[in-house]
Amino acid sequence: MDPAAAPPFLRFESVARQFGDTTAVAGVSLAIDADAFVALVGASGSGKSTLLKTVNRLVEPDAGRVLIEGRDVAAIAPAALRRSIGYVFQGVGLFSHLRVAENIGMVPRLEGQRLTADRLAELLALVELDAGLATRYPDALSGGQRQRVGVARALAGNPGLLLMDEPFGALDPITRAGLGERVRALHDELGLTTIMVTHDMTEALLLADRVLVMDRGLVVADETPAALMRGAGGAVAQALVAVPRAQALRLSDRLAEATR
Ligand SMILES: Nc1ncnc2c1ncn2[C@@H]1O[C@H](COP(=O)(O)OP(=O)(O)OP(=O)(O)O)[C@@H](O)[C@H]1O
Repeated sequence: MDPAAAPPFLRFESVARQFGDTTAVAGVSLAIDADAFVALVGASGSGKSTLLKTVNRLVEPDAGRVLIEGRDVAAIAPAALRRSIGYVFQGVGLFSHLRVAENIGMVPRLEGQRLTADRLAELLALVELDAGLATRYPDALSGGQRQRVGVARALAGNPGLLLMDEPFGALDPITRAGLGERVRALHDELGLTTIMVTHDMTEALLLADRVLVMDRGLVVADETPAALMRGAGGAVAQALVAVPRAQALRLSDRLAEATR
């Protein structure tokens, strides 16, 4: 490697984590460039969430390290690290006793800053939420609206890195597709680096630039969506691609029939 080259935006170096007898992550090394949108897919229990959480230190590795712009996250205080990284997860974790505006303002408040009305309006607009919802409590929102508030909250601190753990898992398909596209557009508009854990290979193929497939704690495929569609990545990856591929072919046949 050219010693003068800048380090990759994010680097995992032989990251491993055990829980009792379970090996959740078995030694993962990879580099992620700034501006990449990476999907992390794989069967339940393959280690996706554990690997993601080593980035913001919700999980500490037993071995290896995670570097952001060359800096070991273990050397950054967890609270400061988490304020600098957007994190969205299934179920959102909004505070039910706080209004939408206060929930979104949590991160700036931890920094000793107030969320201005202009910034609140901007964040709500980014996630395409009506400004009138700002004074509502989370219980008075739909699941999709709550998830949008979660995204707005994750973006409130102006993070460069956005971590998403099954962010759309509990949503109906139409809301899910719409929010996925919005997040991809936000990623591009704001110049984010995004890592999204998802069970859904279709979502990964449609939204990401790069798809990492995990199996039993290891990354077993690292491919672009186009390469996966062409058959790359090995057996585990192709087993995950088989379902959306077959559906796409059937749908295109149906479309051809319908328009014949
Ligand atoms: N805090 C924990 N304590 C004990 N075991 C854990 C803990 N967190 C994860 N594990 C175990 O580690 C393995 C990997 O879990 P992880 O949540 O990373 O997988 P995943 O691929 O994200 O799964 P899912 O898609 O179901 O969320 C699983 O066997 C899980 O039970």
